Amino acid sequence: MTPDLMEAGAQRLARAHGIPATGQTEAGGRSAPFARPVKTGEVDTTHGRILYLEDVHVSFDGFKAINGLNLDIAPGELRCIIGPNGAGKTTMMDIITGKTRPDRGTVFFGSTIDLLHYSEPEIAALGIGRKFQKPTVFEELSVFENLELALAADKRVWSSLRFSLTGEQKDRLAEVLHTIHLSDALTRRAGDLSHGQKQWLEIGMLLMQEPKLLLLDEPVAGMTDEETERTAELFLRLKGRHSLMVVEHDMHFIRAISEKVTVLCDGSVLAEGTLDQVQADERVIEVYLGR
Ligand SMILES: Nc1ncnc2c1ncn2[C@@H]1O[C@H](COP(=O)(O)OP(=O)(O)OP(=O)(O)O)[C@@H](O)[C@H]1O
Repeated sequence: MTPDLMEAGAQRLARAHGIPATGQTEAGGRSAPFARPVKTGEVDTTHGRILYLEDVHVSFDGFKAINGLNLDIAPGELRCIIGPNGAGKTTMMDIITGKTRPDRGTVFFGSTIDLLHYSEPEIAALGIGRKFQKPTVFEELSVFENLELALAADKRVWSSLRFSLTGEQKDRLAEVLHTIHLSDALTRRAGDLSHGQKQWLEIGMLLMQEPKLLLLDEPVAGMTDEETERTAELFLRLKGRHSLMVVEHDMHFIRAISEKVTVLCDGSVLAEGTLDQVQADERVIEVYLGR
C-alpha cells in the first residue's frame, strides 16, 4: 500500500469508527498527509525501458548491500527476481520506491524521470506501486470500501466522509474486482477474507491507482496451492498493461509466470535469462538453487 493511501485510510477509519489515525507507513515512518505534489503523467518509454538502474551502490555501516547493480525492465514486462537471502532484493525495491537512497548510481523511471529526485509518496504518485509481503488492507472496511479508497481520483475527496463515484470509476472498480477474483465478495469485511484474498485485494487497491510499474514482494508466500495458481493467472493478465517486478522464492510460481528471470547475489546481478537458462547456470546452482 502506498504511503498516502495508508494515511487516507487511517483518516477515513478515524472518522467512520472513532479510531485514532496513525498515518503510519509500511516503512514505519509517518506519511505526508495528502501530499501529491507530482502529477501522474506519461512516462517516456520510447527507448523501450520502464525502469533503468545503472551501477547502483548502497552500503550499510560499510556492508555493501547493493554493489554495482544494473537492471533494465521493458514496458509491459513481467520480470521475476530471485536470489538467496540477503542478496539485496528488498533493498533494490527500497531504492526504486525512494525508501532508501543509494550512495551512487542511476535510477530512472522511463527515459526522463530520475527517481533519485523524488520522495516516497511522489514516486507512488508517479505510478510505481509496491506490494509488501504482508497484506496491509483495512480490515474493518469492506472489499468495496478498500477499493473505493484507493481510487486514483482527486484525493481531496478523502476529506469528505462520503463521495459519489463517477460512472467511469464504477466501471473501473467492477473491472478490478473481476481481475482480482473478488466480484462476489464486494460487501465482505476485508478482515474476514482468506490470506490469499487479502493479497488480491491489496493488489486491487494498487490497480485502482493505475500504476505503470508494480513491485511485488513474495506475493504467494503463505498462499494455498489453488490461490498460488490463481495469482499466477492474475499476474499473466496484468502484464502488458502494467510492468511487473516480482520477487519470489517459490520456483513453481516463478515457472508459471516467468519470461525473464534475474538472479541477484551479493547486491548485483549474477545471472539473467529464461528460468531454464538460470537454473542451468552453475553459479546460480552454487549460491541459490543447489542449497
Ligand atoms: N537498514 C539496514 N541496515 C543494515 N543492513 C541492512 C539494512 N537493510 C538491509 N541490510 C542488509 O543488506 C543485505 C541485503 O538485504 P535485503 O533485505 O535487501 O536482502 P533480500 O535479498 O531481500 O533478502 P531476503 O530474501 O531474506 O528478503 C542483508 O545482508 C541485510 O542484512
